[in-house]
Amino acid sequence: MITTLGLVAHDACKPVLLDWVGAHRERLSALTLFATGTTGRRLMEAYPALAVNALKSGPLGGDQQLGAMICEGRLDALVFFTDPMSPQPHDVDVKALTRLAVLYDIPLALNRASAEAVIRG
Ligand SMILES: O=C(CO)COP(=O)(O)O
Repeated sequence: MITTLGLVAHDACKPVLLDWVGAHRERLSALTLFATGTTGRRLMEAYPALAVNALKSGPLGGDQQLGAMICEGRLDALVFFTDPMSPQPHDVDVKALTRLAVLYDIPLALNRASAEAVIRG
């Protein structure tokens, strides 16, 4: 059962994540939400009623903070809309985060279609 969810999007994908969260905000409001810094701030601006715990910005360690939560069994699932078209300066952090999600076998949604499957599941 998913009670704690991580939300992350690269800049080009933030509009898609905002839209997805908006479409599911009632369901998501029942979960404890963690997000990397800029993603979290954008979500809270768009949906002030939604409680989002914003960590550091991804390139400044936020991805690693989420990875640590996964290792510690404190994150049940991760929605991470990665940008397949742009290189990321912190690509090693991105890879480390997705690797830990795979290693610890938590649901990992890298695009909207898979996020739909996670939220419906
Ligand atoms: O870069 C990110 C994930 O790798 C996202 O970080 P922000 O939410 O701070 O933009």
